[in-house]
Amino acid sequence: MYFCLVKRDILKHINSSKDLKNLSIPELEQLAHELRAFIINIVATKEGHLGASLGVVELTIAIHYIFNTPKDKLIWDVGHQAYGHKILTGRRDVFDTNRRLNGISGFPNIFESEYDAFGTGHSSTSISAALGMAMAAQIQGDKKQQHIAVIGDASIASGMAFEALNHAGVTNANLLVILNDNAIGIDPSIGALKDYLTQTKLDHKPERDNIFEALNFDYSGPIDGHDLPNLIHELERLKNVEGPKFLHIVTTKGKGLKKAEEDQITYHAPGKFNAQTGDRITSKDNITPPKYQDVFGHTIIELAEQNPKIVGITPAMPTGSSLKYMIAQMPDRAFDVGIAEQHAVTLAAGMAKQGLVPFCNIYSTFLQRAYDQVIHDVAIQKLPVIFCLDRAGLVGNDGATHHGVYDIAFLRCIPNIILYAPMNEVDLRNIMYTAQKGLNNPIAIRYPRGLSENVNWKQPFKDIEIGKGRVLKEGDKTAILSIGTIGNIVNFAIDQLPQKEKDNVGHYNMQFIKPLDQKLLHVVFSTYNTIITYEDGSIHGGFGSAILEFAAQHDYHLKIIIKGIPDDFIEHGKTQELKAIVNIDQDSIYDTILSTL
Ligand SMILES: Cc1ncc(C[n+]2csc(CCOP(=O)(O)OP(=O)(O)O)c2C)c(N)n1
Ligand SMILES: CC(=O)[C@@H](O)[C@H](O)COP(=O)(O)O
Ligand SMILES: [Mg+2]
Repeated sequence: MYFCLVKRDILKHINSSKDLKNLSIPELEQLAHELRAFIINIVATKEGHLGASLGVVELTIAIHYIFNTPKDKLIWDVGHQAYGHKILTGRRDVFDTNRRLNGISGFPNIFESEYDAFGTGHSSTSISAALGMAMAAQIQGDKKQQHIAVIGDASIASGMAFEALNHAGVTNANLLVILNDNAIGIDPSIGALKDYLTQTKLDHKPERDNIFEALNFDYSGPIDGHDLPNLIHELERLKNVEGPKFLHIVTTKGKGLKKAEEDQITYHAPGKFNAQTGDRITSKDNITPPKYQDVFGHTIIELAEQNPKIVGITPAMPTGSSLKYMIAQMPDRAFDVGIAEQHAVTLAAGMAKQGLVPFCNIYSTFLQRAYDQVIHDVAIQKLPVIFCLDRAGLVGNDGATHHGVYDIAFLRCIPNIILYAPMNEVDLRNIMYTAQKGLNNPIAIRYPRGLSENVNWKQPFKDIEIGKGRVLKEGDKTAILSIGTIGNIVNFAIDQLPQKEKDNVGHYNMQFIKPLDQKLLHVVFSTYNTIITYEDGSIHGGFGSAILEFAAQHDYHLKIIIKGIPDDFIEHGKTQELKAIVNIDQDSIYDTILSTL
């Protein structure tokens, strides 16, 4: 339980970082109590990321107290820990709109506040961005401006962060990197760097050379990141040190809420909970279909028990992808490689080259970071890596940085790749089964966040014929070509149509974006007047574009309506709300179909 020793309402008087400057140390400590309580109370009912923000309450206060934000530039890596920063910098009164439609973003956003120096959401970008700003300040003749990157222990282990440290160390840029070391990402941090950091914390003075000093940083720490006076003292000192500096602080993720400290994985983003006890409020629904991630997580084990060549890979998302079950059951064949999407893809390529059957599970949005590896290491060599792209489509409250709406467009143009979208959990299982039996190509299987369609998901495996679409319903006027789970919404919309109109509508689940079922498409294009394509990905370059290309190639002149995500970044909100905004919800689909009849 969190005990708030409220003596005075300090937080309600803080509207910008300037309001902190005249507070005494005891008042700042009191503010830390209030800020923690505020975050807990709001996230308990409105949901969002919790543990990370609770862990940096003291750091947030200390930075805004010592530095001259927003003139000095503060960048939060990932940005899921920036709730305290938002609350102290003018967004306290709207914080209850966090991650909601038309509300503030759950991540720093330069369009939201001048205090958000750089937008984040994907990890490990902060050091590069802060270094870029520091170098810009030098070129522009500003010697005073400070640049601070706050990065977690999991995020600093990523390639991009190392690239930035490597560069920063040979500059004299005015850069402060603060490593917030809580020994956990979403799941426990992994890797040799984690071992090094642990050793550093145990020894205080490691026998080995200090890695960050070796990279030319002025290193200090490790210090207790919850000791506010000491933090303030150290930041004050570092403010006057020139060149690249590195401060290593040690914190506890979830600090101040007992349950969140004890179960840091769950309380990374716990959903609704009781603000006093920390107990999660879970719905008591009877039986629901499984989440797609769990269908993946259980099916890979089932398949791996039969096929010893199968291995599983996740870049830092064992819980989110549900690969955690295989990691627990088959630790020699399932690997969390840390926040390292590029490495994950090429690791899978290496394994495939030597005859293993790697399932490389990456959220659609995070695969963006490994695009070259998909082309250069996998596709050109035609290596049969099985990509399982979770969180494809609109993901909801994480918003623009996290929607998985580009994978169809960016994968479809790569030669050799097979691109498949299951309409339900049975399809997902069957395509996993088909793929592990041995395809001569890489395959990407894209499926959404959240629940699947049917309770009875564990059907016997069946082969799926590669490149074959499915006729769900025949008609004669308007044909709907859908891809993936949006086909289920199309089915509901068709069911609502008056019988006469319903008879005119055909519906085809194309299954494969690549290769397209050309035979089926010729039948469709010869039968109907109008075609509507539905996908939960970008219209530009997506599945509908593939259908347009087919029509142009074969000189068909039908009316073709393309529905999907428009050429705009879609913000945060409930997935259902966002679908309605882009006209791919059931009502919009109904209206569109009716308008063509
Ligand atoms: C490129 C990328 N991969 C994966 C993620 C998902 N993700 C969000 S937070 C997080 C863990 C971050 O851990 P750490 O940097 O230690 O920060 P902490 O949560 O401990 O504050 C991960 C893996 C991401 N945001 N970006
Ligand atoms: C901040 C971040 O990138 C993750 O915490 C992400 O929000 C996880 O998304 P899911 O909730 O879909 O696993
Ligand atoms: Mg961490």
